[in-house]
Amino acid sequence: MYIRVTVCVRAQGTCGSRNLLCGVAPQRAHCVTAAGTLARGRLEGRQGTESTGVRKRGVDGRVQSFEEIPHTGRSGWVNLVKFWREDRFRHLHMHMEKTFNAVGPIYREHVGTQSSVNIMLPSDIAELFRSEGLHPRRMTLQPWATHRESRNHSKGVFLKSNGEEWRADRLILNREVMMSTPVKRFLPLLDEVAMDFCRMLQARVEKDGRGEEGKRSLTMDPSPDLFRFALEASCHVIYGERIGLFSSSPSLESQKFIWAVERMLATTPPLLYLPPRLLLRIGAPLWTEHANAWDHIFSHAEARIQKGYQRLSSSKARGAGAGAVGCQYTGVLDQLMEKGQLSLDLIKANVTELMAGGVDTTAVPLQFALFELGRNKEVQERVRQQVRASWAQAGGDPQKALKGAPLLKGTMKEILRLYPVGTTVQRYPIKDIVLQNYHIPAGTMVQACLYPLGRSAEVFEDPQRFDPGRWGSSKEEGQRGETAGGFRSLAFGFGARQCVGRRIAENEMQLLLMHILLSFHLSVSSSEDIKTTCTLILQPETPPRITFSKL
Ligand code: HEM
Repeated sequence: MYIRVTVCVRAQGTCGSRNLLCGVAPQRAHCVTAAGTLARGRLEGRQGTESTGVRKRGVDGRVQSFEEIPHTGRSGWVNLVKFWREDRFRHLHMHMEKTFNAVGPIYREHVGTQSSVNIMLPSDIAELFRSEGLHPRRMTLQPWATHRESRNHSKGVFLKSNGEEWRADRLILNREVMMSTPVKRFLPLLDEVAMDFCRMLQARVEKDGRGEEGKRSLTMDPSPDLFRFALEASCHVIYGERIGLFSSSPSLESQKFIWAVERMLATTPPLLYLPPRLLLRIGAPLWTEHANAWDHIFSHAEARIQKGYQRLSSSKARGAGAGAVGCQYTGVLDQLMEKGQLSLDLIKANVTELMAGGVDTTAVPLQFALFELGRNKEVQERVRQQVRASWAQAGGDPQKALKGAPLLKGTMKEILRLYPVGTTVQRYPIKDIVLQNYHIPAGTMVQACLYPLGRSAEVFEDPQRFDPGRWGSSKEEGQRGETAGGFRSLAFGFGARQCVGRRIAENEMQLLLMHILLSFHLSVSSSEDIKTTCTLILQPETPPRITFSKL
């Protein structure tokens, strides 16, 4: 997952032309009753929505104007104050869900300097992605890049390039992290880390757990260990390096890196809504903390790149490739450096992004997964049975094992449906489009809101049920029809700009779950829903405690 604040390409679209009819099909809006948090009267621009929840076409069947889209208040500044006063940043996902419930499947929101159109139905999201263009700037946090540099704060690399250049670079990167060949090569590295994690956990349960020897149970908050797992796995795949985080005294440097990513994520949301001038005044301490966190992330990557450089030089001197010592795969960084298709600055920027984007994003869904499997014992048993059979057949080959246990993939898809790490995917359409019969000018920021989408009864049957089988994950369990419609599983985004760490994340999370299910029975003391909070990524307000019982 990554934060992206991009500058849009404004293409001259012909207003509401080609797509006039796409998206005008009447959609059932969500209950438009007084039950929503937003009182009816407080929302403006709602012509076209009846109390029955069925959206009418505009007067005379015309496409309605942008201004007619329901919105949550005209003044961005008033909204910003409300957001702060009501602590809405931390509950943005629920605020979105409530707003959709109150006004139907599209609304506008203006908060501080940010303005967006929010949508949640797969048909609208499909239309949005059909009109996405390539973003002209590639690095994150653009609004602060200049500010950052002007304060001489940055050790980072902020690169600008046009859409085509960005696309070409991204395709080179994809070849090292998204295609099946590199995945096959880095999977054993992830598997090694997942197995070590389970050994560490087994030793801990044996030492600190209760019950008779060999059958002990331990109840704990696994979140710190999951963060270490994610960092250890990322370092192994990206730098080809084990950093020893499962030892009893992990290095201070690694702890600092985890801290830096956590602070970078936590300080981003409030900064997103402030203009640079205000940032300098009221946001200065926040900004300093944010910039320091980034600096630490950049330094971490810089140190690894130096090492990679030395490795490459010495293997060149020996006449060998750096990315593979003998047949051994030594990580994404070495591959990129050895192939030399990207400039060193681009390699730096990319590995920094991969490292920053690769820790919390996998550690947090794993917390939710352990919790959901713990409170859904039957599901847990079904997944375990499939995993056991597949593992027995795979003869130690992790790729085969995952292939034979599609419920693992279904489990993670289900987790990301209910708890999407990034609650929105944003696009700036490069031509005018029509969504829900409203005209959306090119260049508007449109957000696909994943949390309300994943929990919508219009989109998913019995959406509150945790059901990995709904994704058609096995011949026996699948085929329930929910795989038919697209644009429902969007946790990794979509298209050219989708999550570049997707294959690393999917495999890393599934492998860890696989080894945990082979070794432990999971349970939780309370099956009450977890309260969630949004600090750029969606996470539990309090990490759930899980009981690990040795099998
Ligand atoms: C469950 C885990 C993860 C989720 C749900 C997730 C989700 C996302 C999403 C939604 C995006 C934006 C995609 C779009 O706009 O279409 C994204 C981008 C990105 N993610 Fe992930 N991510 C995850 C794990 C990772 C990992 C493990 C890494 C690195 C190893 C990573 C690195 C990135 C980077 C670098 C981008 C920016 C890509 C670009 O704009 O070119 N993510 N991710």
